[in-house]
Amino acid sequence: MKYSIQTLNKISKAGTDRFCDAYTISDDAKDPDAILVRSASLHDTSFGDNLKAIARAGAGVNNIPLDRCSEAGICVFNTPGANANAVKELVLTGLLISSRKIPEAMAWAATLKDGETSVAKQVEKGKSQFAGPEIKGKTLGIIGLGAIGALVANAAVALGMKVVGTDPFLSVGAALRLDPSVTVVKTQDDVFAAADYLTIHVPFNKDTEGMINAAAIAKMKDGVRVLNYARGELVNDEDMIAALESGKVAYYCTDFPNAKTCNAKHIIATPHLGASTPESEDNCASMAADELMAYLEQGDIRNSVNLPNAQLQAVYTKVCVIHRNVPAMISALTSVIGEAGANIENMTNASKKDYAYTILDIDGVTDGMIEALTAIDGVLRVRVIEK
Ligand SMILES: NC(=O)C1=CN([C@@H]2O[C@H](COP(=O)(O)OP(=O)(O)OC[C@H]3O[C@@H](n4cnc5c(N)ncnc54)[C@H](O)[C@@H]3O)[C@@H](O)[C@H]2O)C=CC1
Ligand SMILES: O=C(O)C(=O)COP(=O)(O)O
Repeated sequence: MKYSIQTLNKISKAGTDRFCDAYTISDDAKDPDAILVRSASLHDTSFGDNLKAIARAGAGVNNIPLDRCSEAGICVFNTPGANANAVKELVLTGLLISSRKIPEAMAWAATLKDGETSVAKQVEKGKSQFAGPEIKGKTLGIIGLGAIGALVANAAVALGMKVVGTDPFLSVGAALRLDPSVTVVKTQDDVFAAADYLTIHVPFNKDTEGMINAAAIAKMKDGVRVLNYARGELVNDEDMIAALESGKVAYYCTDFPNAKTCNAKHIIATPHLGASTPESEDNCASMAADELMAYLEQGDIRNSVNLPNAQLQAVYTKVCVIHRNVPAMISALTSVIGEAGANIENMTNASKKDYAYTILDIDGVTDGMIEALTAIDGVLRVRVIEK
């Protein structure tokens, strides 16, 4: 069996090298089995019938039409945590350079020339305008304590900061990864009130869009520094620019500049560099490649964002069914197989929100059986994987 992978964006060789000879990898593949992507938007892309999976080499999946993929039985993966350290390091950079006014100080230093007064003398005379506070002893507020938020929290503690964070979906595992001195509070408002520095690490979706707006900013301390290495859409640009103009927000660090914000006062903008390190590019691409191979070759799912995790060791033929998470689906599937006179040697089923996935190990698969499974109301896709 040959598989075709279409790469969008530049994908690290560490990832593409993992695919064996059974795969062709190209950026202009026609009707691929899978797509490997970073931040390219797929919202206006139409998907061929052959497309089985999309792997996002990275964390955020807001560039992928998840509902459309689920309905078409396309499994979408991401690579949890694989670029978290890279983002953490850029957040720490933003924290320090916004505190110490480094961008303005560097820009000013670059303008100096020896004249009546030497550069060295101008430096000593002019430096006081760039004095800025230390972060030690100050409070960092964190919205979102997932892979990145937790690393940022622990690093900030190590730098002597007090850390207050919130995450309505904080898992036990994520909580255990936090340094014990991190204070987890119930609401964003508690974080806004406490933070000298505020950093957001949540996905962009309809619940988080524009979460940092005038109302939120009003609850923050005067002179707060806000860091956004998550997504531009989480912050209301007009409200942030007004807060920077008034001085309510002292600095806004963003990895997502746009036409409105890129030249605004007291903005420290980077061009979406959070994950742009060789280490994280390798990690993400390798993890994404492994996820795709396991799914295409074995039907096994690890780290899908729209379907549940599920794996099955099979002896005979694997029949992998993506279906709606509604009553009587399993009995409908097993009836068809039983009526065809075939035996189910082993099976697994799992669900995630509205969708479910069943892997069956069947002795005696026939074309008629697969047609009948595909025709069941609520079945979105059936795939046969020969041993
Ligand atoms: N600048 C860059 O290059 C990068 C940006 N990102 C962005 O950072 C985001 C977070 O990445 P990870 O930490 O790896 O993801 P993650 O999934 O490990 O963590 C996200 C956390 O946000 C929490 N959350 C969701 N809604 C929330 C809300 N309303 N309030 C508080 N917490 C909420 C979740 O429970 C989860 O713990 C990504 O979705 C992506 O948008 C990620 C990697 C690189
Ligand atoms: O992983 C994420 O969510 C990112 O934003 C990283 O994006 P990139 O892969 O650098 O285009």
